[in-house]
Amino acid sequence: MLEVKNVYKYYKRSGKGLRKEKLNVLQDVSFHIHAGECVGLVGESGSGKSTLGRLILGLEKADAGSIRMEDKEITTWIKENKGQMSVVFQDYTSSANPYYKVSDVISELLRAFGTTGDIQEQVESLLQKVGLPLSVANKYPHELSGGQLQRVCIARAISRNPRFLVLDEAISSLDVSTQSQIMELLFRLKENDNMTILFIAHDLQAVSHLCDRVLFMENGQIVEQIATKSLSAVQNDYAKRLLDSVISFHV
Ligand SMILES: Nc1ncnc2c1ncn2[C@@H]1O[C@H](COP(=O)(O)OP(=O)(O)OP(=O)(O)O)[C@@H](O)[C@H]1O
Repeated sequence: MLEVKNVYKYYKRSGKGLRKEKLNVLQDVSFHIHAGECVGLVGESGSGKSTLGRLILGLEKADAGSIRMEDKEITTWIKENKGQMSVVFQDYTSSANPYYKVSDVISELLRAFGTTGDIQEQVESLLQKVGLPLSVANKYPHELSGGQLQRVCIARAISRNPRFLVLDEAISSLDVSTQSQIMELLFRLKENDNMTILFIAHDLQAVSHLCDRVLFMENGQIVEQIATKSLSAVQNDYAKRLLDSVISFHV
């Protein structure tokens, strides 16, 4: 479904004096994601995960290489498949308009894309799907807990039944028990709705719970790709270190 091939991305940042330095954020990144697959992208902070996510979402352009979805250049695919790709970011507080009621937040995309049918009914069914009581529909974002608000953001992201969902650190700001509830929700979406998911996270344990395959990113490069069930057989030293840190933490 998604094919990322030899992608490079750099930014310019202030160097010594007035000179700008080139910061190579992504270097020769290649991988694919099959339809219905859930792929985790893990790596230390600053390794380039979110940058790659933004390129896939068409929010920024790669400096070299290609990103194609169903054999079309990604921005063309996004234009031709409006609402079929969706994203949930880490920062749920700034993702929801504070002046909107929850029902308006959830129905934002439905209204923007001129969805027909009873919007109220669709909001209720989305609330049910993400495990929230119907009573939250009339509340404002600040009246909800972090976990509830992230569910609202997920409900909005899935409102148009996207085929491809990017979750960028979507559970990182939540406490452990809320994280596991959201993980269960994502697991259900993956199993029942057959969504194709790119799950960007620090948390290798969450990734191994949800994803079929894991990509390890170090300094802008994919250093290892492996099926989750074979995680213990990773070869790359960086991937081993990330894996060891999880195992030793939980021993
Ligand atoms: N718009 C930008 N301009 C300049 N540098 C940037 C920009 N966006 C990201 N960077 C730099 O690119 C590098 C990779 O950042 P990115 O956010 O993609 O990493 P990450 O792996 O997602 O990190 P984290 O897990 O902390 O979110 C970092 O050094 C960051 O400072």
